[in-house]
Amino acid sequence: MTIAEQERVRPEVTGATVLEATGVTMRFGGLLAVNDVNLTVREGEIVGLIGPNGAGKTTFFNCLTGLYKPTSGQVRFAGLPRKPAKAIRPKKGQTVEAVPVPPLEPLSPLPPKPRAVVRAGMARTFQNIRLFANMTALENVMVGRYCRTSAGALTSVLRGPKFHREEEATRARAQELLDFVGLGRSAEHLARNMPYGDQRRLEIARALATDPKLILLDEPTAGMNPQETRQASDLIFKIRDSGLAVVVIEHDMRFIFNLCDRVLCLVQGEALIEGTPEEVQSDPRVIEAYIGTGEDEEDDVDVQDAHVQDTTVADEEGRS
Ligand SMILES: Nc1ncnc2c1ncn2[C@@H]1O[C@H](COP(=O)(O)OP(=O)(O)OP(=O)(O)O)[C@@H](O)[C@H]1O
Repeated sequence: MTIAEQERVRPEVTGATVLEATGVTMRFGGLLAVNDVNLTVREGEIVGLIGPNGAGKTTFFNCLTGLYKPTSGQVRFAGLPRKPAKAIRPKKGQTVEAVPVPPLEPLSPLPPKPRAVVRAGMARTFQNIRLFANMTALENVMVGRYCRTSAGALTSVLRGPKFHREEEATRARAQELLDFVGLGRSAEHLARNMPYGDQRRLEIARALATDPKLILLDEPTAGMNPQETRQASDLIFKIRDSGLAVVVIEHDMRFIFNLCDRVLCLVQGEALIEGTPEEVQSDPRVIEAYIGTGEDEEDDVDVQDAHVQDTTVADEEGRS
């Protein structure tokens, strides 16, 4: 039995709030890409973000992660520090999981620097793979880890004992994360030579290397075959079980409805419905939104049939 099948009965999520978006609106000139959208994400929760093409999912994601400053509204994140370098570093002997969730702090109206957001405990992956193609898998993950190390430029140039100690710790943690995502044996493989599904998992390992409280995944299964999709689903459950909050954008409805505790459906920049997967997939407006876009019938079938099917997609389906 896969983890996906075991998790059908969703545990009640009682964790602290790690992210709160209120009235987020984003305009590009005359185009209202996101209109007054709210979202709360708790520790240990998987939240799905769905909607037809152009619904505003990525734009909303970019507002959540501080990449865009919303035209109006506010995003607050538990852990965004006023002094990024020190705020959520664990004390000696304290594991990362044991660090209490700090109070919510606004991401806006002052847009934070991306590095500050990462240090505060928010990590993301992108729709298109953005690995360092000519670096090994291990090196890619080590790069993600550097936001948690303290060696400055001078220490790195001089390569003294402190540098070597930190480098060893970084290497060990990177290997641990590769093991966690199932790529332990590929540590020395060049990223560009790895199979597509492994590259996606490597991106997740690199994001996890920043010790996030919240990880946002933008279409993590895009282009994956059915087996890779199942593995991605199991990996996301594993991440959730380690105490993180997860937000996922995905077009694969079966994947989303089997994975998530809650789903927010955006249509033309507005929140159409937010609820449990069961509530969302049975809402006729959601089905209509997909049909109404003129997207192919597969999407329609996906929404309606997702409740009777597993994340297992028929093996004959190829990569999209
Ligand atoms: N930087 C930008 N400048 C101008 N318009 C933009 C920009 N980014 C997105 N848009 C527009 O905002 C709307 C929402 O786009 P967005 O990419 O957020 O949708 P999406 O739901 O993520 O779509 P998809 O599922 O196709 O990735 C679209 O009409 C898009 O053309």
